[in-house]
Amino acid sequence: MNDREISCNSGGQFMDRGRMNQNGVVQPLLTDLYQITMAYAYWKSGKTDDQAVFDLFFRNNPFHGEFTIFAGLEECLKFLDSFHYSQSDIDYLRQTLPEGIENEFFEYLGNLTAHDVTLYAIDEGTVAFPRVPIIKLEGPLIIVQLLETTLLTLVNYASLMATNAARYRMVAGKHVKLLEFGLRRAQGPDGGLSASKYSYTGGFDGTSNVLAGKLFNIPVKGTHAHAYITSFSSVGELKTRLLKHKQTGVMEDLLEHAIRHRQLLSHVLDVSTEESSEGELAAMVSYAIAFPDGFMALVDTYDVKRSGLFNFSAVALALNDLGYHALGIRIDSGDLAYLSCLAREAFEKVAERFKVPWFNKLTIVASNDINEDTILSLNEQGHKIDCFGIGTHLVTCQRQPALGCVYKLVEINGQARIKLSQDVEKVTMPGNKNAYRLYSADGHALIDLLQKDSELPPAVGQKVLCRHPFQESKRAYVIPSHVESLYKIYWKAGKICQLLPTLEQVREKVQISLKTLRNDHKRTLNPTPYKVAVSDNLYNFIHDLWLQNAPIGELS
Ligand SMILES: Nc1ncnc2c1ncn2[C@@H]1O[C@H](COP(=O)(O)OP(=O)(O)OP(=O)(O)O)[C@@H](O)[C@H]1O
Ligand SMILES: O=P(O)(O)OC[C@H]1O[C@H](OP(=O)(O)OP(=O)(O)O)[C@H](O)[C@@H]1O
Ligand SMILES: O=C(O)c1cccnc1
Ligand SMILES: [Mg+2]
Repeated sequence: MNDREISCNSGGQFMDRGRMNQNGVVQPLLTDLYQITMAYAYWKSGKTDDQAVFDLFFRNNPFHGEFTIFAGLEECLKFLDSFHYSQSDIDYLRQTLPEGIENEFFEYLGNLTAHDVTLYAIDEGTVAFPRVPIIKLEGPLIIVQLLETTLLTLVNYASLMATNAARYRMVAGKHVKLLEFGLRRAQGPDGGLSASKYSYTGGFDGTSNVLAGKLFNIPVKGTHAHAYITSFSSVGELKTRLLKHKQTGVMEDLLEHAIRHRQLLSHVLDVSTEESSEGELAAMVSYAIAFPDGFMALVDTYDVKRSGLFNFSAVALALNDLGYHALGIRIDSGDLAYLSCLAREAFEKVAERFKVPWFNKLTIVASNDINEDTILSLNEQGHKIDCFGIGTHLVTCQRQPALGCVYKLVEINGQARIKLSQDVEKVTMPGNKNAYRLYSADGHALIDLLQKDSELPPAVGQKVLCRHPFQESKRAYVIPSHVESLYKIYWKAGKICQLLPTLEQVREKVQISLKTLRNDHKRTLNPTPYKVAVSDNLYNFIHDLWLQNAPIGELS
């Protein structure tokens, strides 16, 4: 089952608004008022049939990085598919827009769909770069303008989140598991759901967010909270101590086994039974009885060395007596490098002393305000963590809370449009363009090239002049070994034109696409910028248009 097959669910937030299911919050009124007031003014001024081209792109990569993962496309397509103002939307607009708006405009809005729009996009999950439009829309000016804010909100956070997650994955390495624990800290419920979805896209292995698991078919995982441990203060509180032996089926007293192991472990781990917490022991025994095949315990409630590891090992050995293998521990405070090494050492000692080799392989989960830098630092120090649980800094994108995707008109009725700015970075790339990625013989992406849509695509083995869009002296000849045309038509004549990948396939695409990037573009400190260029033809076109549009000042 994937998210497209899920129908209505809790709270009615995700509703079937059309042929495809989408978060019910995503609807035509989820926009800025100015889109609708502009639509009226366009309509009044007879621009209803003007044909526009808009580019959706960002100007800077997030997190001081040199790449961005494009995500959110499927949601944009669902939005186009279901775009329609309901009667209550129209009634609301009638009350809300300034007085004097002609009735025919509301009739026009009531019949408006996105069926005349064509949407081109880069594949979801692909690495993308500044100024190369990730989505390009063609169609009647009014409708394409009306889509701006909603498309931006669907792409900006999704891409930021997928990029953040991909960066965590890069620093953690491919063998460490990464779990998203951020729902409690996310920017509201919808932010939490998007965070879970797009952190999975970016390379996380699962989420603690149960609704995200249901909606997006993401693996849901988790341990338990400190409250579970602190809810017990003595073994006397245990209402049951019995657990069925996995093989024999005979009921045995798990607490008794654990207490016996505590005595034996005392020498091995150099901890006295008196100094360890009895309440913690009781909590772990009861948790093990509830989940004998999935026993994973939080060990830092009182003291990792003097209590948590000791009690965990006793309960895990007790479970072993009854034929079960515990899974591992979670550490949620203190020096995670030191404590994870200490835990691994303790497990190795127990494995040897009690002849339980699987103890060497127990999973060590670490959490507590982890970010990219913490993981890098832990890697430098050396640690034995198998899995990071990451919440706050992942979902809030601590290092950069927004991706600055923008949506700019680049052509109207076949005439290119340019937005000038004192800040060269902000000058838009005019006209309807195509984008190509040129690869070297070793399979690495060399440069992204924008051309006018009337130009022939670059050809393999043929020299192409690639120019910096604004700095005249910066140019290079590139002989590509492979040329990738970046845009596909995803939406045309009211239909989705591509077979949409599953979330799993988009997640795989992220890793495949990242592999095409040279390591120096991906390193965390001072990465090399990836080159984005324009053809000679487009360069001259931009600069001619710039001169035509820039007013000539007068000095007096
Ligand atoms: N070895 C390490 N190297 C670098 N950073 C670490 C290391 N171990 C833990 N950290 C980070 O240091 C910070 C410690 O934060 P803080 O001082 O609030 O936690 P704590 O005191 O261990 O926890 P608590 O207050 O819940 O007992 C966390 O962000 C954690 O991820
Ligand atoms: O630290 P994060 O990356 O956000 O990961 C999620 C955190 O949420 C939980 O506890 P919570 O923070 O609610 O309480 P605690 O810090 O006091 O354990 C968990 O124990 C983690 O610490
Ligand atoms: O399952 C966990 O361990 C978990 C879930 C959410 C937040 N912190 C931890
Ligand atoms: Mg915390």
